[in-house]
Amino acid sequence: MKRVLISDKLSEDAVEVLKTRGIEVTFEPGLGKDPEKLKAALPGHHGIAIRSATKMTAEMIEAGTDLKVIGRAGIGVDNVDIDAATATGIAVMNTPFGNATTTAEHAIAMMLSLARQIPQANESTHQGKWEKSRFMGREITGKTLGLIGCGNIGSIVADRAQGLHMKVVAFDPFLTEARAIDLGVERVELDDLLKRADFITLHTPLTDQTRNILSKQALAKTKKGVRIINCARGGLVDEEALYDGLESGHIAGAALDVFEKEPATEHKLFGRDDVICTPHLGAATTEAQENVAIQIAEQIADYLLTGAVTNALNMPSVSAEEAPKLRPYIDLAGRLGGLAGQLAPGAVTGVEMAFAGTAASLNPAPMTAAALTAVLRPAMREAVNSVNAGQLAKQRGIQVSETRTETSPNFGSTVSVKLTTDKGELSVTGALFGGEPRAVRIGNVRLESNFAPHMLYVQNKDKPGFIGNLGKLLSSKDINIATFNLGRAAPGGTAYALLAVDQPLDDDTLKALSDLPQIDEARMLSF
Ligand SMILES: NC(=O)C1=CN([C@@H]2O[C@H](COP(=O)(O)OP(=O)(O)OC[C@H]3O[C@@H](n4cnc5c(N)ncnc54)[C@H](O)[C@@H]3O)[C@@H](O)[C@H]2O)C=CC1
Ligand SMILES: O=C(O)C(=O)COP(=O)(O)O
Repeated sequence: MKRVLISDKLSEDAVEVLKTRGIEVTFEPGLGKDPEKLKAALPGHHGIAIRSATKMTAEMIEAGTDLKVIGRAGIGVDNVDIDAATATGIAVMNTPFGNATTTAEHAIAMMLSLARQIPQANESTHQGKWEKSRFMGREITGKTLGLIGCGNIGSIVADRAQGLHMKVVAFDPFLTEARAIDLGVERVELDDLLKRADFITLHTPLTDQTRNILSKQALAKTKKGVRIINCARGGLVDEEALYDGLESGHIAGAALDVFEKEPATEHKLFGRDDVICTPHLGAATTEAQENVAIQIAEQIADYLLTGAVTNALNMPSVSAEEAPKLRPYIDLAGRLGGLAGQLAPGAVTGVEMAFAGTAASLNPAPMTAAALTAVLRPAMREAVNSVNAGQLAKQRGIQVSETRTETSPNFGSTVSVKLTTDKGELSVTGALFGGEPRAVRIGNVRLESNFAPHMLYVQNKDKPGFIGNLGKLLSSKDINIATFNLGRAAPGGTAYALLAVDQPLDDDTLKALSDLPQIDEARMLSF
């Protein structure tokens, strides 16, 4: 039975979804805040569902000895060491849309609160003061909003801001002119935005490129009286420089939902009249929390139970509809990769995948990943799997390519794996027979072989006496043959035999086989 740990405060809808799918759930919402307890709880769990409190560091990932998937019920994954997860073969998923509207609404609410000092006025009024003249605000109609980051959330903010009759300018290196026109925003460079914006709102992930994007120098270029809203990530704004800008009066106010260090219980900016703070509440609405909890639970369950992959940051997507169709082909590609990898004449420098017929109509990425995993396995053992195979191949300078042909001349569909090595090439082809994987070609030799845990591979000369001699030797060693498959390039030419045997042959038996007159090579393969 699969087990999933929920270590942050997720809606209980997630528990419901997982249990309905037959998954055992450990629901410990406070665990993410206690790394030692979390580390101890991880083993035995195949999935973990988190928000931002749980930090899936490399150390935590190593502790998750049974982990297959990390599911982030939300957007930002800066609390997950994706490289470490990938290297360990763990899929990392998020829910890129579930809380986007809610977070955009929070940014708009923060902007209006900032413009009209609503939190401060609320507090004063509750205290029985009637400070009508203290809270003079600013109108936002006609003002310029500068968006740094115009993805899912930024574009919703742009839409809402235009509804409030603001002019929106956006800086986002990945925003195309066509998309900007579609959104009704003006695409600008960062310096231009800094110069023109009355309000600046941040909506980028925290990366090496975006860290301190509002640095001391950037803040110095802003318009006097600018107001800054950060509902994305602490670390995007230099907090010291922001403090200085507020102190000098150059910056009129800031609304912060996120902080460089969270939870932020003490801060230089706290207690200031010109700063509004919320404790990372961007995604905190009932609607968004239900969305992200249900979505991540379904994604985790799909992945663990069917192999379907949705919204993964480190592996290709496979839809739930496609997963059952792909599964036998992934298996076939893996077997062929294993066959090719074990027969490779030298160090692999290239892997060419060819899909024909039905296989060509499917998503090739998971099949290629399965083949690569098997090709690399003899060298890397369990360190390689379909999550990290592509990355490991790249690191080793192995060129990977895919070709697709709609029709398959001899079978309904075939998958081929061709290896280029420093000592020559080798290609193997396979097909599904009644849903079962079969090798149908090794090099230019046609055969029809199943795959079994212990397979004897023999390269021989197509001469009479070979089968008799082979059978005699194996029976003398009490080795039972389960299946026997033969193929040859031409009468009298090179031939291959693939035999499923009930136990592996020892080195002496393999040597005795290799010494038989018709046999060029004999070795064990495993699948
Ligand atoms: N406060 C909260 O509770 C929440 C915060 N967030 C944060 O909001 C961020 C944005 O979320 P989405 O809009 O959904 O992500 P997204 O990926 O749809 O959009 C991010 C945008 O930033 C742009 N970008 C990347 N590097 C940039 C750079 N150097 N300069 C300018 N733009 C750059 C990208 O091109 C992209 O369009 C998340 O990464 C997360 O950190 C998300 C949800 C809730
Ligand atoms: O989705 C995101 O990126 C968020 O920042 C939301 O964080 P949270 O789930 O509220 O801890």
